[in-house]
Amino acid sequence: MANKREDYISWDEYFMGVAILSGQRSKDPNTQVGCCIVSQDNKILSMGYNGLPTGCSDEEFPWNREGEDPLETKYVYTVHSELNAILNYRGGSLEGAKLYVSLFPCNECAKAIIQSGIKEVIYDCNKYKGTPSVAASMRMFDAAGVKYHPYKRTGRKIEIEL
Ligand SMILES: Nc1nc(=O)n([C@H]2C[C@H](O)[C@@H](COP(=O)(O)O)O2)cc1CO
Ligand SMILES: [Zn+2]
Repeated sequence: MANKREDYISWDEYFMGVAILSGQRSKDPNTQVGCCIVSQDNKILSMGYNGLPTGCSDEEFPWNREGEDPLETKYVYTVHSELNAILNYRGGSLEGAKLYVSLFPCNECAKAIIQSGIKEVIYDCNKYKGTPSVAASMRMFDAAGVKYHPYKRTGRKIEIEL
């Protein structure tokens, strides 16, 4: 009798992998973020990446980080991966869900995460640690009882030929 395959990916590797793969759809030249929302019983409910709202052309809107005119920067237009994943969900309630994201959520997404009933955030990178945005997210998560912890990288490399 054959034994079970042993080198399958873990739930955490699976969901963070899906989040990171989703981020590969991003047109942002500087930071690509991906997100995967999962039910308490490990079913994928939604995914998202950072990008422009529907109808706003990736070719016509700016991708600049800086500029005298804020209207010529990406910041006023982009939808963050976490908010996109929340808004992409068409199935009803996200109460009790877990959110995997490749970058720690900003304060605006933290509000949406809390208000949608998500109870756990697993993040990979936290390159904006120490900024007011991240501090505000942590304060709100703590107050609202949303758990957050870093994803523990396993070092597993997965090559996919597409
Ligand atoms: N958690 C996040 N999710 C996101 O989707 N983003 C998006 C917004 C921008 O498109 C990009 C950040 O651009 P930059 O400032 O690193 O060049 O990533 C940013 C953060 C950070 O708070
Ligand atoms: Zn955000």
